[in-house]
Amino acid sequence: MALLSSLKQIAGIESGTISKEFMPEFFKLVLGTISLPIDLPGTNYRRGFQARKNIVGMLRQLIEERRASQETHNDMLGCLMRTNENRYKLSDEEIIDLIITILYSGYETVSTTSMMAVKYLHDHPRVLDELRKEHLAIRERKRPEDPIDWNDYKLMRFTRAVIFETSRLATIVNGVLRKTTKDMELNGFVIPKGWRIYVYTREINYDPLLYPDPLAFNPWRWLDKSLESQNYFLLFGGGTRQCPGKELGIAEISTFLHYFVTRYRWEEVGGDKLMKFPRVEAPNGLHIRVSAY
Ligand code: HEM
Repeated sequence: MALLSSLKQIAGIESGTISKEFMPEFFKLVLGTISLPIDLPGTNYRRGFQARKNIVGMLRQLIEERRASQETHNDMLGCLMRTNENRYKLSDEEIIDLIITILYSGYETVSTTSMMAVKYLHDHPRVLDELRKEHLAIRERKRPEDPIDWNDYKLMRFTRAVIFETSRLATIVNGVLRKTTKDMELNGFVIPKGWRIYVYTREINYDPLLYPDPLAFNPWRWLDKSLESQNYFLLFGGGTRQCPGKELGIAEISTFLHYFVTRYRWEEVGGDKLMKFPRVEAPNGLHIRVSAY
C-alpha cells in the first residue's frame, strides 16, 4: 500500500500493469541495498543490481511515453521533467536516480512505521482508545463518504504523537550517514577527513535522560511540542540533510491510521517474528485478523 501510494504521487503510476512489474523489482532492490556485497549469481546483491537495471528501463520508458504524449503531469516526475521551470536542467539519468531515491526513502520508512504502529496500538489498548477518540471526533463532523482534508489533518495531534513514539521506540531508521569534510576529534579519537561515518541514533532514542522510561510506549510524551525541536530529535535526521519527506510521511501514516482505526478492529494472529537489525522488519509479515469496527 505504501509503495503504491508513493508510485502514484511520485511517478503517477496507478495500480495496474506497470506497478505489478515494478513492485517485485523494487523489493529486490531494497533487499540488495542492505546485503553483503558478494557479486555472485543468486545473491541478493547481484539480484539488487539486476533489479535496478530493470527499474531504470521501466522509468526510461515512462519518461519517453510522457514526452511523446505531451500531457502535463503534476506529480514529482512531471516537475522534474519540466525543463523550462527548472534552473538546472536534469539529464534523464539524474531524473531516474532521483525518482528511485525518493521512492526508496519514502516507501520503506512509511510502511515500516505503519506496521509498527499497528503492532504497538494492538499491544497498548489505552493508546488505541485515545487515538480512536481523536479520529472518531473528526468523522463526527463529516458525512461517511467525505474524505479527510488538511484541516482534519491539523487536528491529529495525538496521531502525530503516536507516529513519533512508534518511530522512536522501534527506531525505524537507526542512524544517518555523513562524510567528514576535515579531520575531526571526538572524545580523543581523530576521524580523518573524507571518512564515511554512520551516526548511530538508536542509543539516543533510548536515553533515559532524554526520554524518561525509554522502553515504554508513551505517545503522551510528544504532546509537549518542544520535544520535536530538540537537537537530539534525530528520527528524521538533522541539519541540511534532514528528511525532506518528513511531513509527507507523517501525513501518509496519519491518513492510513485514520481509516484503519475508524473502520476496523484487529487482532494479531501471533507467532510472527519481528527483527530490529539490520533494519526493522517482520520477515514473514505481521499477520492480523481484521474485522469491521
Ligand atoms: C516516517 C517516515 C520517514 C522517516 C522516519 C524518514 C527518515 C529519514 C532519515 C532519518 C533520513 C536521513 C536524514 C539525514 O541524513 O540527516 C531521511 C532522508 C531522506 N528521506 Fe526520509 N523519512 C521518512 C519519510 C520520507 C518520505 C515520505 C520521503 C519522500 C517521499 C522521504 C525522502 C527522503 C529523502 C529523499 C532523503 C535524503 C535526503 C538527503 O540526503 O538530502 N522520506 N529520511
